[in-house]
Amino acid sequence: MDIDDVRDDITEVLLTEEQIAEKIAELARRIEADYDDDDDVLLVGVLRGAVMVMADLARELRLQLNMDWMAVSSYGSGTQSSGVVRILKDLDTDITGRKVLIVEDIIDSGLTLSWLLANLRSRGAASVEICALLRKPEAVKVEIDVRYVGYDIPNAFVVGYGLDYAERYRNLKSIGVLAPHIYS
Ligand SMILES: O=P(O)(O)OC[C@H]1O[C@H](OP(=O)(O)OP(=O)(O)O)[C@H](O)[C@@H]1O
Ligand SMILES: Nc1nc2[nH]cnc2c(=O)[nH]1
Ligand SMILES: [Mg+2]
Repeated sequence: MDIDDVRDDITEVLLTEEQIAEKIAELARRIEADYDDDDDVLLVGVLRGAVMVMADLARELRLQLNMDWMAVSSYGSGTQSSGVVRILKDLDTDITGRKVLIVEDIIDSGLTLSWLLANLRSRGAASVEICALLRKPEAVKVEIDVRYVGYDIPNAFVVGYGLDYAERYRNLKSIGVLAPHIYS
C-alpha cells in the first residue's frame, strides 16, 4: 500500500521507498565487507516489525546466510514501551558458535535490543551484532553497540515498512509520521 492511500493518518512522509532501498543496499555493502560465505551468518529477524527489512536486506546481501526469527514484544498495542520484553516465539536454531546478526526495524528506547543482545549472547554465539534500519534519539541513553544503523530519525512515532500502530500500517511501502489524532 502507498502512503497516499492513508494520507490523512500521516503528517509527514519521512522516508520514501527509494530512500529505504538505497539505505538497505548501503547496509548490505557494509555487512558484506565484514563477513564472508564461510562465516555461515545467521540473520535473526525480530518479528513482526523487522519482516520488511529482513526480506529486503537478505535478498540484497551477496552472502551465504541462514535466516531465523524471534518474536518479542514490549509495546502491546500502544505507542509507549511497556518496559517488559516477552518472548513470543524463540529461535529454531542452536546459535552456539554462530555469527548472529540481529535485524531490526527500529531502536527507540533500546529496551528490546539490549534485552535481546544479552539473551542471545548468553547462548554462546560466536558474535552477536545488530543491524537496525532506524534509530531514535532515546536510544543513545542505553549502552548498546549497534554496528549497522540506517537512518537516525526524530523522536516521532513512525509507521510503515513493517512498523505498526495497533497492527495497522505495516504494509505501507514508505515510512511516515503517524498523525496524533490516530492515537490520542
Ligand atoms: O527500542 P524499543 O523501545 O524497545 O522499541 C523498538 C521495538 O519496538 C517495536 O516492536 P514491538 O515490540 O512493537 O513489536 P512488533 O515488532 O511486533 O511491532 C519495533 O519493531 C522494535 O522491535
Ligand atoms: N510503529 C512504531 N513502533 C515503534 N516501536 C518503538 N518505536 C516505534 C515507532 O516509532 N513506531
Ligand atoms: Mg519489533
